Amino acid sequence: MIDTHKQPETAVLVALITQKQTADQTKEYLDELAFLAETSGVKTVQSFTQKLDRPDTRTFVGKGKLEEIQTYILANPVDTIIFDDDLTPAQVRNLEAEFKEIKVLDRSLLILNIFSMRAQTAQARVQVELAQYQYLYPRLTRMWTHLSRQKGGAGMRGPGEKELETDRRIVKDRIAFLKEKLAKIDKQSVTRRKERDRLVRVALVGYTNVGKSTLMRTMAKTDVFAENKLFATVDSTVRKVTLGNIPFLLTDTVGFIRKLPTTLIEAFKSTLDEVREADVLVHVVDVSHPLFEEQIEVVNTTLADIKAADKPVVLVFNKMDKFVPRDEWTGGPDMHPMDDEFDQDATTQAVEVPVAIRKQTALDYLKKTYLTKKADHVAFISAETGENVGELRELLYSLVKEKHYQIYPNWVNVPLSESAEYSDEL
Ligand SMILES: Nc1nc2c(ncn2[C@@H]2O[C@H](COP(=O)(O)OP(=O)(O)OP(=O)(O)O)[C@@H](O)[C@H]2O)c(=O)[nH]1
Ligand SMILES: [Mg+2]
Repeated sequence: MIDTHKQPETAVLVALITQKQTADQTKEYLDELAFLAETSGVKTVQSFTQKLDRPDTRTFVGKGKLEEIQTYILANPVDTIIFDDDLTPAQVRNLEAEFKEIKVLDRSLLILNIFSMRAQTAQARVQVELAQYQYLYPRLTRMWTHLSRQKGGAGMRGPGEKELETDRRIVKDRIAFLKEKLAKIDKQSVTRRKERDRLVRVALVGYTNVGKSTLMRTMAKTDVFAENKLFATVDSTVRKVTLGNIPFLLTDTVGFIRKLPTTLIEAFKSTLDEVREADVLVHVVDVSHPLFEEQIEVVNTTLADIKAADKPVVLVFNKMDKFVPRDEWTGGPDMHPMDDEFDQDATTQAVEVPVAIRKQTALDYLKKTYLTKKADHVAFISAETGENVGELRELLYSLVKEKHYQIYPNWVNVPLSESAEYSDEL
């Protein structure tokens, strides 16, 4: 009988609590890992954590925890076990032996899978495939069969030494082939970029799911794919936008994430060239995310990794419609300029500070903090509702205008307010 109501794939997640990674952080990371799993169509049914200073070299977690997971898996329908950190080849081998019928994945492989689902252009597809093979090459065990094949039936063992040798050779050839193909595509995109070299270039960067594509859509009045999933955008999209009468190029690009596989960064080098070659970076932040500060750090580190850290940055705090000021930004819940007077009246109750004042205090605090932390400009917007997007547009206009005049000193300016705004697909 054919089962037409196939249950969604299920997974258990495993992460460590270490000295550098507190229990709270681990919880957030697991939420992110569950979101990654969901994005690739896998439902999380249980999470396991263990306090360890570093992963167990054999099986990532210790023996006791492994038994606990095993017990759960035997009692519940579980297809996949996903580890929050990269597994070494030895750990993959041991875990596959331990969990036999269960797929063993790690965060990087999950991210690679999502990228491969999302890649649209030939270039992105080749880049992802190359990254997948490079990641799997040293881990050529059963893990790599998940890449293209459905798992086999009961009693399946890892490939024998001889098959492994053959597989290695096949993968190595494939890597060489993909590298060559990518070099050819890269050459074409360099030529394409050169052709549009004479316009100012602005790139949207930021953590995944912060609203880059939504902002692109609002700014460029164009239809760019955005949704509440991780890595909705894998290919970069370039639009020619005209503000006032100054045309410039706006690029929406792939989001960053904590622990992005290095092979992926390498493979996406040419996509990331859009960022590297930009004149101005618009770093979009989801200010409603509990870990947005850490996300800013992850993005800054990745920008430094790809050698794009030395550009003027507009830090855009997005999703202001969901902004909730934290006490640490406002000086506490009961800080109030009128407190003294209330004390004189012998009233000791905490005084509610109006939300609008708390919000403003929080924004002033964030602005001051981040302007001293190397952002050149700070803006607070909601890309979805359009709140303050006009101001951001004006800010960008003044930045772009300055650069544009360096290229075209004789350009005739038309004030922003007197001109139509439009964008072209390239
Ligand atoms: N509430 C609220 N949601 C927003 C805002 N901007 C974007 N979103 C939502 O956030 C989700 C992610 O938006 P995207 O524009 O796809 O984010 P992205 O940064 O392009 O994401 P990736 O391409 O996955 O890296 C979508 O569900 C948007 O509707 C905003 O200002 N407010
Ligand atoms: Mg996007």
